[in-house]
Amino acid sequence: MLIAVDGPAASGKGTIAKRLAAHYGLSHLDTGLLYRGVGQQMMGREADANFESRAIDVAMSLDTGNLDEEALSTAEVGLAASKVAQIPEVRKALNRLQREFMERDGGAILDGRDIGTRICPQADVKLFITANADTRARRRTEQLLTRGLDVTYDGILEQIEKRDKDDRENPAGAFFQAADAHLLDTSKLSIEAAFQAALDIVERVTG
Ligand SMILES: Nc1ncnc2c1ncn2[C@@H]1O[C@H](COP(=O)(O)OP(=O)(O)OP(=O)(O)O)[C@@H](O)[C@H]1O
Ligand SMILES: Nc1ccn([C@@H]2O[C@H](COP(=O)(O)O)[C@@H](O)[C@H]2O)c(=O)n1
Repeated sequence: MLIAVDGPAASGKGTIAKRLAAHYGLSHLDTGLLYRGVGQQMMGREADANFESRAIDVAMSLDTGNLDEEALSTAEVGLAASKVAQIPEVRKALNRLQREFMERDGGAILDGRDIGTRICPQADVKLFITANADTRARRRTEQLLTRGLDVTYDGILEQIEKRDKDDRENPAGAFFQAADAHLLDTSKLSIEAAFQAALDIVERVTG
């Protein structure tokens, strides 16, 4: 079974994708981590004349077995990821990695921005997870504070809104909900309720 999970920053798509993967025994790829991996290596190089070609080289040689989820989870790395995500050749290199992952075990769950539309249009089930910006900023702030990072709600909200805008206007291809994706707004749902709602959709579609 192939499941595509898309949605904006901190909407809860990764949490749902991980839970669904555990439930169905499927492998899971957080595709945002790939962009974060490239973005992190390009931080501080924004003024370089060869920024794009260097980012492409980083994407083409990215070691996916060595991505440190915790180190990559900061808001600054998120912004750096959105920047490199605008380079078509970076997307091409990372798309190849995502397709290889998807085809490896014959079934998988991928979460990101363009899974249901471009990476895995043939998915058996497509979910589009959303939540309002205030809820997303509150959740992300709490998540990062728990990890001991020095963040504020206002700073995180600003970064989430900037990332939403950059992603919406991405010149390498705007992100949108696939026409056949099932929309799930988690703003008023607990993690457990959101997972159950996602599971119900998957069961209904595949059952
Ligand atoms: N329904 C929910 N209720 C409360 N907290 C939630 C809910 N869903 C997710 N969270 C929490 O919100 C934070 C962000 O969730 P998650 O990492 O799943 O989002 P995401 O969409 O994958 O984010 P990103 O793509 O930016 O990495 C986490 O701390 C997670 O535990
Ligand atoms: N399929 C994807 C996934 C992510 N991006 C870009 O990476 C940024 C970080 O993603 P998170 O899911 O970890 O928040 C995101 O803002 C996108 O710019 C992408 O382009 N395609």
